[in-house]
Amino acid sequence: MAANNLPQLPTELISFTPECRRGFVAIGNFDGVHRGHQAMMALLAQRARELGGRALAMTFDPHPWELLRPSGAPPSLMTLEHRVELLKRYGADEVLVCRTTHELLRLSASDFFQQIIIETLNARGLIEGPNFFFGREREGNITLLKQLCEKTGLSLDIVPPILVADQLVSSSVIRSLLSAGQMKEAVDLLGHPYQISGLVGTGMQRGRTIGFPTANLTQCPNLIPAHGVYSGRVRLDRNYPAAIHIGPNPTFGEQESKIEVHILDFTGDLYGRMLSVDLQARIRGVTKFADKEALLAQLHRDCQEARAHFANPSIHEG
Ligand SMILES: Cc1cc2nc3c(=O)[nH]c(=O)nc-3n(C[C@H](O)[C@H](O)[C@H](O)COP(=O)(O)O)c2cc1C
Ligand SMILES: Nc1ncnc2c1ncn2[C@@H]1O[C@H](COP(=O)(O)OP(=O)(O)O)[C@@H](O)[C@H]1O
Repeated sequence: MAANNLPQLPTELISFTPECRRGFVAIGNFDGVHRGHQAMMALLAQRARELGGRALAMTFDPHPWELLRPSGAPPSLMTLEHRVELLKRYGADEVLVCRTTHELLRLSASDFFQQIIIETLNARGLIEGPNFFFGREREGNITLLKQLCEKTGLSLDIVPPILVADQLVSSSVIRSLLSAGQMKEAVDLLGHPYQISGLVGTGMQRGRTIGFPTANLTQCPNLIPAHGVYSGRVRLDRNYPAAIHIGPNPTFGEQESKIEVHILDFTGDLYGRMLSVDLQARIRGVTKFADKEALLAQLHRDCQEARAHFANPSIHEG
């Protein structure tokens, strides 16, 4: 990605090139790239195709919350790399990443519109969700955006709210579901598996001795779902089914919480590698088993279930 420091801009705008001008733009944090965001990307791509110009998703990094309330910011649902990958998968030609600075957050709504949307992007039209806010202290709303677009001749599409089983799809609802271990419900709202990633570190080296080696994920930057055992998949040379344990190992008297990934049908050294795991559904809670044999019998059942979920395509995309 090439950095473009435009002299008049209170931010760095990554991957912006002159070809991005006169395009259609959707602006947002897009945390999770959930079904609501996906509907925005689909309409963005459609407008760009119909009327010409590029389909641009503009997003912010870090999340403005991290600057505005560093200690109270909720954990994010994905890494920036994954967010960019998914925004492109669902329709954006280009993702412009705005480096969030205090200077950017201090811009009034009309200055944000003028400096970024008009002068820098020279946008033809905008695509937004129904609760879009912009400018300092979120002072600009959809009503103001409509007025500004009418005055400057930009088209504006507001994508209607997306509901799944009567539930409004939003990043905060998805965070709550994940924190409660309601993985299947979260995946239904996301429209894709929930991905966690981290560096593979060393554990007690016990897994291999019981026939279930587990890659232990460390330094996971995003929201960790509730303790429990989950089914998922891991992409290495191909996709593998996986059974994931999040929580302590009470059977062995250990209280420290870990993220352990047992990859089915795989052998190999993963220490020191970055590993991404797509979580699909929750199988059960963490249990203190009477002995190793009882744990092993359950691990075999967990793996059977993980295999069945892996083979069921409807569970991958919610
Ligand atoms: C699918 C799966 C489910 C697990 N469930 C439990 C559990 O319910 N209770 C428990 O004490 N440990 C559970 N474990 C963790 C094992 O105890 C742990 O993987 C083993 O002790 C190896 O630890 P190590 O990676 O530090 O060597 C589970 C592990 C896996 C892979
Ligand atoms: N199928 C597999 N799933 C997960 N890790 C595996 C697998 N096969 C080999 N490994 C390797 O074994 C390591 C895990 O073995 P384990 O005995 O549980 O050690 P540790 O306690 O250090 O995690 C992983 O980090 C990885 O390098």
